[in-house]
Amino acid sequence: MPPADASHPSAPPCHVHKFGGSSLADAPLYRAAAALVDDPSRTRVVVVSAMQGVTDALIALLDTAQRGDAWQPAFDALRERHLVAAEALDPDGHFDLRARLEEEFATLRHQLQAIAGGEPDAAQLAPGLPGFGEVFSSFLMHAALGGDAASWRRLDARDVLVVHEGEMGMAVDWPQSRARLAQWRAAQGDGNVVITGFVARDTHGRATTLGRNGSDYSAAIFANLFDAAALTIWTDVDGVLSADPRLVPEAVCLPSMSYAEACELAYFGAKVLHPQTMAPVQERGIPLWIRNTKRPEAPGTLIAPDSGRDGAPVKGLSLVRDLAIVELVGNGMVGVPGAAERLFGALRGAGVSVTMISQGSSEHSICCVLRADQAERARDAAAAAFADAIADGQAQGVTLTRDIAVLAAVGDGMVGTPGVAARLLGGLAQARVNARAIAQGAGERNISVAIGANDATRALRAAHAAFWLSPQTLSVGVIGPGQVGSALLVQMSAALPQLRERSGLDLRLRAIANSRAMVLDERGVEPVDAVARLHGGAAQPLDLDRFADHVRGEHLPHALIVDCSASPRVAAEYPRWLARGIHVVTPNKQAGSGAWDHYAAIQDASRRGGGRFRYEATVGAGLPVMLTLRNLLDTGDELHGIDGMLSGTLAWLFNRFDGSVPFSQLVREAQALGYTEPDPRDDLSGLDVARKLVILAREAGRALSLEDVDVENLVPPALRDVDREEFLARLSEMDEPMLARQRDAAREGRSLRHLAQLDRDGLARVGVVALPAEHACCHTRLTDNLVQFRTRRYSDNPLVVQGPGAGPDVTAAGVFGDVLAIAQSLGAAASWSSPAIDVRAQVHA
Ligand SMILES: NC(=O)C1=CN([C@@H]2O[C@H](COP(=O)(O)OP(=O)(O)OC[C@H]3O[C@@H](n4cnc5c(N)ncnc54)[C@H](OP(=O)(O)O)[C@@H]3O)[C@@H](O)[C@H]2O)C=CC1
Ligand SMILES: N[C@@H](CC=O)C(=O)O
Repeated sequence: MPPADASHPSAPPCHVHKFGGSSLADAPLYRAAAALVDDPSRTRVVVVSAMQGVTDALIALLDTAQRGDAWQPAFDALRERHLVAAEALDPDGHFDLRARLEEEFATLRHQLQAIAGGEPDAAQLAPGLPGFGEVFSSFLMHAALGGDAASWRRLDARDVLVVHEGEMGMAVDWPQSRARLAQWRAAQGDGNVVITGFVARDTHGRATTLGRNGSDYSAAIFANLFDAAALTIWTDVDGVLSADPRLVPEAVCLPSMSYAEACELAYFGAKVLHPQTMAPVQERGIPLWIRNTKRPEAPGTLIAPDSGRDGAPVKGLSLVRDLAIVELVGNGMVGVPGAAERLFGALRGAGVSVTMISQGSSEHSICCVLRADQAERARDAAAAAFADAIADGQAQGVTLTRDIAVLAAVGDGMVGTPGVAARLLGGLAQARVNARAIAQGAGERNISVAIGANDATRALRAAHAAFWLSPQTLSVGVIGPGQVGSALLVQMSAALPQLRERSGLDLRLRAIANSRAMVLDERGVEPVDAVARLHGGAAQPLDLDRFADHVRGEHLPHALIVDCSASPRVAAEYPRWLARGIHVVTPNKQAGSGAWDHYAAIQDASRRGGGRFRYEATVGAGLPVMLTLRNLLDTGDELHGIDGMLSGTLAWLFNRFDGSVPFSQLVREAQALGYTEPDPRDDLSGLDVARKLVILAREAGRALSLEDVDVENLVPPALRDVDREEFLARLSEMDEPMLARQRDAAREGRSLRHLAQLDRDGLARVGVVALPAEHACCHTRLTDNLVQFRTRRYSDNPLVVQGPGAGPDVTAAGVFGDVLAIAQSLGAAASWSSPAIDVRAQVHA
């Protein structure tokens, strides 16, 4: 490119704005666009595309005319559409807009007639014909901006811009174009200008266009020719996104990127500017903004010489699909000069373009990734080129692997930053995506990974999560927003913002379910709204498979289900979830104390699938009972026995029960306070405590099952098999026997307490005991659990864990603690992370 033209040294630097067709669909949008450039402090140049859909309509018109079919109806519709816009923009005819458009439409009509009639030289009109839309559009925009009276002039780019066909598309004849523009400016004087995008004139003086998306290219060319201070391309998205938002809901708008990054991403299929468009602004270092006409308040993306090191190594991710791998394998190629030349010469000869190349230092094979529709041609050309070597056994042959995609990570910050490839490939590994071939040039700005086409979306999402999300981002589903579940949601709502800010823990509640319904929300459910949403229109019938699929997702690094039900049906799903890598946290005792096979399946699935299973709250609610036991055992201690009070409900009942109020009334109170199990008979029968004892025993490595526990059942036989409602209605039938028991104990100066015991030989029993007043269990309060661990180290004096052992808040805190323990174990954030770590999905306007 030649140096800048100095014909207007004194002209103030101007700002070039370009509006695409989606920003110019009708008259109101022209007005809105005009308002966006209303900055009298600067000289402005506005480059316009055609109204939305007009270029396609013109191409169709041209086709129709070339075929000799009736083109007039479509022509009339196009004319009418523009005249309607003209009427709205120039109702009083101040700008003579209608007449000017009619003049242009008359020219278009003549050209179509000539083409349809097969007139001599008519073929020369075809290349320029699709550019009429920009010509019409420039008149409309000129009027919207206030026309000549507001010192706006209109420039038809065909009068100044000269281009010719180059190897990479239309190339600008810079000296001619610069000279013509200088002439035009000398005649018109400096000021604001509206310019037709897309159109130009070829070196023979014929109207032509710059090819698809040529308006962006026009804008960049005029930014260069005007030596602009800035170029803004106004479009219908917020800017350049980190990945395709249709595939990655978490995609974020990038605040800035370098020209090189934008070019790399464009090459790999991201919807940013074509590399050809970048060249004219890059050559002069003109900052280029991508902004959204529909959300002008959004800052947009700045593409500039240096994107500014914001600490993020990767700026964007891109996918190229419909590819194949052709691989040449040959032991005899090792160290032989010219093998690569022969292969790529053959591909060139076959007209095949190579997307990615990978060769290991062993030189044993050369792997090329290329377009699927060229794959067979490429394979045959390579096989032919190496036919002799294959026949001699020096080369083993050429293989073709179809259904390939390439994922590319791009960023200037990758240069010299260790660990980028590790994070990319680690993300893919976590999503179980196999990398077929990998390429990174010494420029270090791009790492490309060839993967199976079926894995493409999963790979893109996993890679995006690896770079843009905290490694401690969890997709969370909560089942059972009852007493405990609701308390958990309240606690999450209060704690999540802080956790996110201070520790990078990003827990996203994305699914909620009760026994009948579920809500699955890609964007997340506000914890405080969760219960209400289960009763709203978005709720759907419960389906645990779909629930798990949704929570697992693919675009968030980790998934976790919190089961706050007491349901065996839900607990039965744990092995499948854990095997899929979904972590499970629960206060539900069904799994920990259920059939041994199920318990073993859970441990096995967790080991194989990587999902972690935590159930601290099943024993002692929020107390660190399991944690204490695990610590004792992990540090080499040996468990001799466990005893104490393991039921908050029964502790509370016997703390309160002195015969002054009926036992049944206290049970109802305990239920209302959220201490009891959903069916209080689970507490009164001793089953709940037996479950806890089994859970503890198993944690200590003993294969105890519920049948092995000697359990005293306080529920009268007549109430054991009735349904829950009837049991609650007949609860007072417990009063008399319980009062008699209380009086017997009191007569001996004793108090009733519910105790659990697991001894050294594995004997386990659960039941009510009358204890002397000095016994430690008689000095507890409210729902206190008291758990005594007798171990080799704590043999004379047991280690005691004591405190409230029931209630929604303390239980939810225990559950939440487990969730955080898992989140914290998922790895701290790397020293660098992408700037969008706190930004939720940004939406396409
Ligand atoms: N309360 C406490 O102090 C402690 C409780 N726990 C345990 O916490 C769990 C919850 O107790 P709590 O909150 O009191 O119980 P609740 O009865 O108040 O809540 C249970 C929740 O689970 C849901 N649910 C039941 N069955 C299913 C199913 N098949 N599928 C999906 N959801 C289901 C219920 O939905 P719906 O409303 O539709 O029935 C409800 O939302 C229990 O396992 C309990 O043992 C553990 C330690 C202490
Ligand atoms: N109902 C249970 C709740 C905790 O597991 C109890 O009372 O202990």
